[in-house]
Amino acid sequence: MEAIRIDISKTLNFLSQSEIETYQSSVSKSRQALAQKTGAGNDFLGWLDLPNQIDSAYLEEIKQTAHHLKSISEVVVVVGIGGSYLGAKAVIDALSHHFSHLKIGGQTPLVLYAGQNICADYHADLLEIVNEREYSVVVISKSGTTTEPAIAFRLLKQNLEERYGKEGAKERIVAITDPQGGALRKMATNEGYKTFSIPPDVGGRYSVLTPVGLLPIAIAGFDIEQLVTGAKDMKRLSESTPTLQENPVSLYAVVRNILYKKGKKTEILVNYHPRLQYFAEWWKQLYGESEGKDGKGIFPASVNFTSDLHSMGQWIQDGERTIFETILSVKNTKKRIDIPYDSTNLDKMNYLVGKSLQEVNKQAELGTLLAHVEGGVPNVLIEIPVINEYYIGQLIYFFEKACAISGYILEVNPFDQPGVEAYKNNMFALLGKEGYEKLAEELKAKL
Ligand SMILES: O=P(O)(O)OC[C@H]1O[C@H](O)[C@H](O)[C@@H](O)[C@@H]1O
Repeated sequence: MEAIRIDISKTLNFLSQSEIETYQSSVSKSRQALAQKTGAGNDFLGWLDLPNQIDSAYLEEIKQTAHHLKSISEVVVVVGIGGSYLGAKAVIDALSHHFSHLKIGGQTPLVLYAGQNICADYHADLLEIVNEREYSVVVISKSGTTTEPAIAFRLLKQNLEERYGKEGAKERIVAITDPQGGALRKMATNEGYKTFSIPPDVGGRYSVLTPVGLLPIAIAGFDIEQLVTGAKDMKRLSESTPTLQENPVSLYAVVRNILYKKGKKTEILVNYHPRLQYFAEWWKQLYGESEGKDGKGIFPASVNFTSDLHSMGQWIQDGERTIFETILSVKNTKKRIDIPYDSTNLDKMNYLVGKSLQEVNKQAELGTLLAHVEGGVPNVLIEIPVINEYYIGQLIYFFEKACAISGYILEVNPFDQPGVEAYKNNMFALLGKEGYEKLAEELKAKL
């Protein structure tokens, strides 16, 4: 089976092969620290072996649960935030029909999301929609104490119980959380919900290959076995090629660190396919929370081309030269559509007749790449043969492993996120949570 490929040739105006070579020992050390679990955050390395640990019996249990929810639901609401929803949404969006919500007679339930914001209108609209349909809820929280999903789940749980009764609601709720701790585990045990556990040594942003991602993806009708196989193959590839230049994972980690040191402080993940928009959101959490600390870290951004070429294109071409781009370059689309002939040719598009849309999109990609490199923006290319479960699985493991290596090169702990607590503490204090009285006073004095 083919593998996703990295092409760094369009960064070589900005860095040299010999510079890359100087990172060989740092990469070897990082890889060793990961393999031997001796580096910072070594109690959060469970994701490294996940693809090999997931056996078919476990996948079967997930599929059975998915089947049950599918059989009783037109809509399944996935409640979660951050790593407890982005992986599922990234994969489901990447694989779904673009207009699945309007498909008539679809076999699989529509997956919707809640608890990823605290917007009243969003949740009121969601309740309105689910009340017109048969629905179920998958509530996901590693800690089991995160405010946003807890509020959304409270709303949905009450709604389900009013509608289906306590017993009926129980059949429609699955909880995915810590095996022992946290409020959600306690509630699930008390209420008798079906549960799956998130391994304690797998952090939220690395958890897409646990039930956190796998259950919603299976509910949406996708092949979770292929997803895991793709990850497994990328794991093997990343481990079997120690030479930096031949190892796509290490090479990506190194190139982005070199560019960062040369003042390229923002990395923009580029796609030319709307189905990849949320893949970039998943990637942003992965890299943002892993590297943005101790006053360091590349700022992970994303754009959707060609749409954003008509808005952000100007900045990227001519703005401050502190950026580099990483393109998710898709070789083939699943479907083909050709540009039709028009006898009037008023739009002057007849020169494209017979060309496929993918060919046009590809030339847009190439033209943009050349223009941006010319404009002083290094471009890393990550080529994906086609968007399917298998290659998305490869891509997930590729970015996870590269992120860990990159974080170690940067000398940060890529597995914690202490900075996220600051807003939470302020929010709790402002909302009057017990124990936050002193902070509340301090904050109010500043307002
Ligand atoms: O799964 P949970 O414990 O609810 O956490 C959900 C998310 O929120 C936190 O604040 C963290 O910053 C994220 O890393 C995490 O993925």
